[in-house]
Amino acid sequence: MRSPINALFGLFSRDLGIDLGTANTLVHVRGRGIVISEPSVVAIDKKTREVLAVGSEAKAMVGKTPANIVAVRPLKDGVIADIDIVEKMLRYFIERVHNGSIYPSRPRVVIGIPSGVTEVEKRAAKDAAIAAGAREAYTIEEPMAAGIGAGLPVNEPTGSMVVDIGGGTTEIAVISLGGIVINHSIRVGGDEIDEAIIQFARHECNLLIGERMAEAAKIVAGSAYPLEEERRVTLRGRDILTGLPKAVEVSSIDLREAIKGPVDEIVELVKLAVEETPPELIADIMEHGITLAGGGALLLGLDKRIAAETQMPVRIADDPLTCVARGTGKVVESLMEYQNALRAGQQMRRAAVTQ
Ligand SMILES: Nc1ncnc2c1ncn2[C@@H]1O[C@H](COP(=O)(O)OP(=O)(O)OP(=O)(O)O)[C@@H](O)[C@H]1O
Repeated sequence: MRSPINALFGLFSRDLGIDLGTANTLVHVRGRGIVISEPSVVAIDKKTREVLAVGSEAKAMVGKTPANIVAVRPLKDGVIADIDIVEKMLRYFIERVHNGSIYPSRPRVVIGIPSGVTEVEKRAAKDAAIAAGAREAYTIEEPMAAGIGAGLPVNEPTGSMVVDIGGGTTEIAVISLGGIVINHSIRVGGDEIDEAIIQFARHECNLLIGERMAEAAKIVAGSAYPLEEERRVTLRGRDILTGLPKAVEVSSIDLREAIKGPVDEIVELVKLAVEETPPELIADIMEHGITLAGGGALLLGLDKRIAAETQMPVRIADDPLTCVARGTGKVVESLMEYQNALRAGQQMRRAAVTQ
């Protein structure tokens, strides 16, 4: 039973859903939608551990700060690397959402976290949210939140498959009756694809390019399957031999070959999850299709490639970059409805995390 005080808080509190991603943190506020989307970066003073900046401001400080200031990504490769900094980051975002509010609100918070995170880290994330001002805090695994955000019937006795391709990780889950039945996670995502383009430029074009150039080229002309009209993109950087600025035009065919390694790993993991899925659930997935979420879902032709290799229909979720955040927002609005999902489906899980 909720106490009258809690019920009163509930009337005024702006409950939050938070996607605590490796690359970006998004905050969804009840009734308002996504109000914060910032890089998961915190700039701290090395000596005092004081937080100097969070999000875009902290990211902009990378490489331009005095020696005593460091910019930290508190989540790395889908795990919490520094819980103390995560707490500080959460506190900053929660306070920012409530800044200027006329009500003394202590929100309920649902946090989407990578499924590779241990029980201890989950507990730590919840404690961090409470310490940061939350009244109640829950964690939910990212692929489950992505499924809810994509509008899949996660609570029904029907199989749904979600492939969430983020910056640092790819997570695959088969969901039924509010629980995760099959779960795989690898530390391969958009960042690895960017790195493959950097290596291609270095070895095939004698060109040094930065991460941002590689990501931009991936978005314009990276692909996982032959395109109806192949594209061209100019890579700009520094000539390895002369040290001078240089531009090289490459085709989407070149880039497809360049990123084959990480893309193949993602596709193989999807195939493995399909092979492990019980036949009755596979029949449902054949009917409704595999759903792709996360920024990596936007890689051109990835849907076609997965469809060709698994012989299953594949669809890209609407606005895949915000799927997890919107899912956490839905959960915090209906905690009772998603109680199975919040229990993270531990009991129902058959396959362990791959890495
Ligand atoms: N149009 C696009 N085509 C290909 N990749 C894209 C596109 N848009 C964004 N991305 C990639 O999506 C990735 C970020 O996705 P997302 O924000 O879902 O990750 P995250 O949730 O922060 O990471 P993780 O799930 O690993 O914690 C980046 O690698 C980015 O380059």
